Amino acid sequence: MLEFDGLHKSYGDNRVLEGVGFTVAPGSMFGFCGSNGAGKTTTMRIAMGLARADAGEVRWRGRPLDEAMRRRIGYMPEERGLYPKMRVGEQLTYFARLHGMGGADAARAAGEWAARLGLGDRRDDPVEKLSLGNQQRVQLAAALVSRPEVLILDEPFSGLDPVGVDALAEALLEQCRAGVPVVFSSHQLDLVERLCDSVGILARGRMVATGTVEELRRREAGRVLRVVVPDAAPGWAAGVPGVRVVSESRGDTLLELAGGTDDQAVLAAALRTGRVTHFAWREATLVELFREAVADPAQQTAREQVAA
Ligand SMILES: Nc1ncnc2c1ncn2[C@@H]1O[C@H](COP(=O)(O)OP(=O)(O)OP(=O)(O)O)[C@@H](O)[C@H]1O
Repeated sequence: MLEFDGLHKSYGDNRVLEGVGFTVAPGSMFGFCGSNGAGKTTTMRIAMGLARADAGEVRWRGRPLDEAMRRRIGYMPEERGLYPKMRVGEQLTYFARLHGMGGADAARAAGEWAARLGLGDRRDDPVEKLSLGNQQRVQLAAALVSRPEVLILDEPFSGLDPVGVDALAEALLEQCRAGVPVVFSSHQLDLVERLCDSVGILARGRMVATGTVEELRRREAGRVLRVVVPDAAPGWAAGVPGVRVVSESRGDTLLELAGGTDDQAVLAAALRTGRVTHFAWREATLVELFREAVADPAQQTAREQVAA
C-alpha cells in the first residue's frame, strides 16, 4: 500500500493540510481532486521530500518514504522540471540514469517512451523548441522512463490534446495493470471518473470524501430523478411531499427526493399533469459530487435557512 497518513502542514497562519490521509493499493489508480489551493500539490511535494510535513508521514509497503525509495517513484511536479536546451532523447536518458538505470538500458527505455508518447520524431530537438503540450509529454516520459514502482503525478493531463490524453491514459492503465499504484491530481473530473478506481476530494485541509465514484454516489443524501412531462404547468412538482425541485425547464425537471420518499408517488403526481415521456433515476456526475463535497457546510446551512 501507498499510505498518506495524518499529514499536517501550515505555511505561517495558513493551515493547508489538517490531517490528510488516504491509501492507494498496488495496481490501482487514485484521482486526487480539490479546488485550487486545496493542498494537492503540497501533499505530493511532502511525499517527494520537497516540503516537510509538520506531522504525519507517507509510507510505501509499510515504511516511511526515504530518499532511496523516492528514487523509485516516478514523479511529475506541477512546476515541471525539464532542461530547456537538452535534447528530448538525451533528457529522458538522463532521467532514467538518475533513477539508477544503466546506460544502454536507459537509452533504450528513453527511445521507447518517446515513441509511446508520440515524440519519436522529436528526439533530437531541444525541449524548448517543443510546444507546451509536447513538453508536457516529455515530462511524463521522464516520470515513466525509469520503470517506477509508484507514480505520483501532479496534473499530468493538463494541456494535453485528446490524442495525448488517450496516450497517457493508456500508459497509466498499463502501469496499473503491472501493479504500480498511481496517484494523480486533476481538475478534469470526467477523466478521473473514467480512469480511477478510487477518488479523494480535498477541502478545507481534509479529505472530505474518499472511495470509488460509486461509493461517493451512494453516500449522497439526496437522489435525483429526471421527469419529463411536456404538458405540465410549471411548478407541478413543488407541492409533492419529500421532493425538492433542482431544476425545471419546459417540462423537463430534475427532482431530489428526500430519504423515504416513494418514487411511485412522484410518478403518480406526474401522471396527474398529463403525459410522462421520461421517468428515470439519474446518476450524479463526479462534478456534482465534487461540488457537494467541497461546499462549505456553514454557507450551505445559511443557504438552506434563507430558502426555508
Ligand atoms: N511554499 C509555500 N509557501 C507558502 N504558502 C504555500 C507554499 N506552497 C503552497 N502554499 C499555499 O498552500 C495552499 C495549497 O497550495 P497547493 O499548491 O498545495 O494547492 P493545490 O490543491 O495543488 O492547488 P491547484 O489546484 O491550484 O494547483 C495555498 O494556499 C498556497 O498558497
